[in-house]
Amino acid sequence: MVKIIDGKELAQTTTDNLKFEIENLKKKGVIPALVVIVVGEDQASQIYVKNKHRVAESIGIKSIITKLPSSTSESDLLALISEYNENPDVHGILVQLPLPKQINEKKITESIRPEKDVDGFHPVNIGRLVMNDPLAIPCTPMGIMRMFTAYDIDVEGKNAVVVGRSNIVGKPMAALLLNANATVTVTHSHTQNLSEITKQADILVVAIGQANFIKKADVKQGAVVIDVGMNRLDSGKLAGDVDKDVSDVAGYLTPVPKGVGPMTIAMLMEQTIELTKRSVGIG
Ligand SMILES: Nc1nc(=O)c2c([nH]1)NC[C@@H]1CN(c3ccc(C(=O)N[C@@H](CCC(=O)O)C(=O)O)cc3)C=[N+]21
Repeated sequence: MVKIIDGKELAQTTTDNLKFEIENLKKKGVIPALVVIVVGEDQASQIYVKNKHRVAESIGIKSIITKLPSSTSESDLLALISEYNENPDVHGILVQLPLPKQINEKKITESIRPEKDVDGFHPVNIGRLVMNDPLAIPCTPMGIMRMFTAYDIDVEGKNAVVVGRSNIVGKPMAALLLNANATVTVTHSHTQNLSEITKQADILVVAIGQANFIKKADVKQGAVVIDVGMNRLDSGKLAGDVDKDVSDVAGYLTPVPKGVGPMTIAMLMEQTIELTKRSVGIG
């Protein structure tokens, strides 16, 4: 029988445990603060931002949401980020992606100080991760690694296959798995015989944004299958990148919703605390 990895529960325990650290920081006069900048009215972004705000406030992180109109210019956004970069009371800065097309995402990502880059998207942070000397790590792959630990899933020496090569999930996921001594294969839209490769995976991480793309015929018996997909169907329901029939063969499976999503938020909180501690010279 497949074991379902309960991301929601694990996220809850993770954030609960942060409360003590936050109390300790507050005793020292430090209030961890996270700034989230949202440009425009993207529906999915609004939901995510609301969830994140609720979790932050519930554990005592100061959450500052700055909403800007979709017509905001790149230079105005850069000026705002620069202000938060300089503000010592702000420990983490996240600019919600995607951005409107008049704004260059690369330029924005590179403008956030690496020490405040809670998303771990800055080239310095990606570079440090690849060199196995991380500062801030992208939250989704970090949350997935945390799931492995929590469920006693050993990564060392395993065949890990990552489907998808985005800068925010696939590539950092591959780096983390490699740092944990897995044998890593990254596949993508140009990969030939994809199913032959995924069937070799002891650990399969799927992050492509296509509903129900991976089927049970693509999965080895007993494999750990991590579904990063969040596809909104016409029905309004949320579907992952992994078909439900995979539960017939997988050893472990993450659900959508209540799988990877809540862990992303939990890691965002944890990283905010880590960056806060670092900024005041603790830990
Ligand atoms: N700079 C930046 N950093 C991000 O981390 C980032 C971003 N931009 N842009 C958008 C995506 C999306 N994202 C989600 C994280 C958690 C849930 C989540 O908690 N989902 C719940 C609820 C889903 C639902 O019911 O809608 C779940 O999966 O159970 C959703 C979406 C972070 N993103």
